[in-house]
Amino acid sequence: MSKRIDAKDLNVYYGDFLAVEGVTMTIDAQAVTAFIGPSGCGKTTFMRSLNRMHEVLPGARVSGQLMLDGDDIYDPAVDPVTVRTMVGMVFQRANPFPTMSIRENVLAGYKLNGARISRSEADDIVERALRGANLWKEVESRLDKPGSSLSGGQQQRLCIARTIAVKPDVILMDEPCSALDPISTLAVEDLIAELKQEYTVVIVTHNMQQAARVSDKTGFFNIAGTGKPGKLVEYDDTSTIFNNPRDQATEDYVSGRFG
Ligand SMILES: Nc1ncnc2c1ncn2[C@@H]1O[C@H](COP(=O)(O)OP(=O)(O)OP(=O)(O)O)[C@@H](O)[C@H]1O
Repeated sequence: MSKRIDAKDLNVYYGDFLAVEGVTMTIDAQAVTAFIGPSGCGKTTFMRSLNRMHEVLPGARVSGQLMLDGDDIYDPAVDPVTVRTMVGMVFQRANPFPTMSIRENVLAGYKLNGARISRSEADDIVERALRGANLWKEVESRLDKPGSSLSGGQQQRLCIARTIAVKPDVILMDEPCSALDPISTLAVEDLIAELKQEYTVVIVTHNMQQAARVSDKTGFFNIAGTGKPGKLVEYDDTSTIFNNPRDQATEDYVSGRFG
């Protein structure tokens, strides 16, 4: 099920360093939201706060509020591991477990959660997740081969299959195509368009054309200078951000004048 995210005045810290300041935004369900902005403006940091991955670093913390369909994911009673199941993440470099087969990779989330499932349930999960990641046809005859035997683009779709296997509500993608060739990039972009039917998708990208192609809404982050916190400068429909932004800095960034 796809869920909405509401951030209210969210600050994200590394120890004493305030990396991202005062983000208030609603990320829509069943939509793709892109985060863009120059290097170091806090896109990845903010994204990692959305599934409580940020706090795994020593001293890293957040203040403010973050709600998933109205439930506070930073409530002390909430288990961060549960949050990370509901809000899955796909990384810049495809990271299948190298010693595991394709099938085992898809099921890795279940294994980590300690779930006991029958062989036929596992078969269903594997097929559903690989179909959902547009990879089934390419791998159905070699599910027992290592995940590392796939091409880079296939490995990234395998990581997406691993993420959707546990039925998350939200999928976070941190520059998921930056290590891929143009054909594999297209396959992942097509997949993103399909994923939004069922999931809330958030993507960090440096590629303006990609943000324009795949996202419904775009948030532009910026920093005033080194050592200053990143801020959400403008957030709107993607067409508005690219064609008619309010802020001069957004206009300069999307037109390639800085960053
Ligand atoms: N582990 C860390 N410890 C301390 N500071 C960090 C850490 N990771 C990132 N930062 C700092 O937080 C700020 C935001 O970094 P972040 O990686 O989120 O930016 P970004 O917009 O995603 O950049 P890029 O586009 O280059 O990936 C930067 O000043 C960065 O140096």
